[in-house]
Amino acid sequence: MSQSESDPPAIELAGVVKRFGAVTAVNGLDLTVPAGICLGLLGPNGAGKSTTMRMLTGQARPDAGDIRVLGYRVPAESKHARALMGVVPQLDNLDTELTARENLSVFARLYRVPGVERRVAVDAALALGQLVDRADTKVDELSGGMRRRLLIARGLVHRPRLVLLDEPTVGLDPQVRQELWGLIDRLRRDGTTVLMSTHYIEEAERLADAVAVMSAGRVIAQGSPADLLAGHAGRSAVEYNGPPDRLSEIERIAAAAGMPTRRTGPSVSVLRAEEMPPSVAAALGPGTPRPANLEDVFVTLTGEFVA
Ligand SMILES: Nc1ncnc2c1ncn2[C@@H]1O[C@H](COP(=O)(O)OP(=O)(O)OP(=O)(O)O)[C@@H](O)[C@H]1O
Repeated sequence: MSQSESDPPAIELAGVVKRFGAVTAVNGLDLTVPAGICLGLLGPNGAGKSTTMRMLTGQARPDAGDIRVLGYRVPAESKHARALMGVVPQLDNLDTELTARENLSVFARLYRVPGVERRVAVDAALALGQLVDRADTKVDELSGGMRRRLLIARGLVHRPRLVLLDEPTVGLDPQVRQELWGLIDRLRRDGTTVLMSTHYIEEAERLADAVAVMSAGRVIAQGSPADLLAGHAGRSAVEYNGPPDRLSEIERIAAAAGMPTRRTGPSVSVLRAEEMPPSVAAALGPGTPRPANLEDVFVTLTGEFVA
């Protein structure tokens, strides 16, 4: 279903708090997801992404704050919201005894797709998941990648306006990840609103129109990947390799010149290299220039490296 920028936001969270005993998993979260975009919720393990997803579906109740999903108050009206949203869990909970088609049919019925439309809806979901020729194969005979595509297709069988994807490609090999990226991209181009949690920076960079960086239970930066780069990392970086003493020296020279750096494995990257004065470049010596990336933003903001 196509949506426009004038539509009300698909998701609004204001001042949301969720505690588990002494742990505050979500700590005053403000987040708005406009209709029709793919928003990547990017954060390290434990940042509160899954807890946020669970509150949006009504599976977890906030201790404070307001949540609206597709205009409905959650959890009070989560039944209405759930009917219009698709949820793709991180863990595969497909029925392994049933075929791909049967799994989709069960969900189509659960989501009250009218009987006459069910066959068409299931066929469309099979096509979206590129599973048409596996429709009558039992789930336990499908490959890992096919199962993940089926899991996503199942969340889409009732043509939801909003899809929540919790770490959609975690633990998958690169080829399967590419296939799923294609699928998510098609959804986005169809105008479905997508909220996708991920700790893979590349995933957010490839798919998200906007990224919200989450750390310690709140959003610490939000914008398009280009805005986040401009605001937090600049356009380019220069990477310097060498033994630990050399790297420390690079950091010292950069710090004295007021230039941000970050460790990138066995190297140091000096950020905002486009602003580097020639005298500093000369003092630093030869390095390898590269474009700035979201990982630079992420590490600058959270101090944590994400694979
Ligand atoms: N049911 C629970 N009981 C107790 N603590 C919990 C529960 N669920 C989450 N937490 C804690 O809340 C914090 C946030 O967890 P959450 O799973 O939301 O983070 P995340 O960003 O999704 O991380 P991950 O990528 O590891 O799932 C963590 O410290 C976690 O241990």
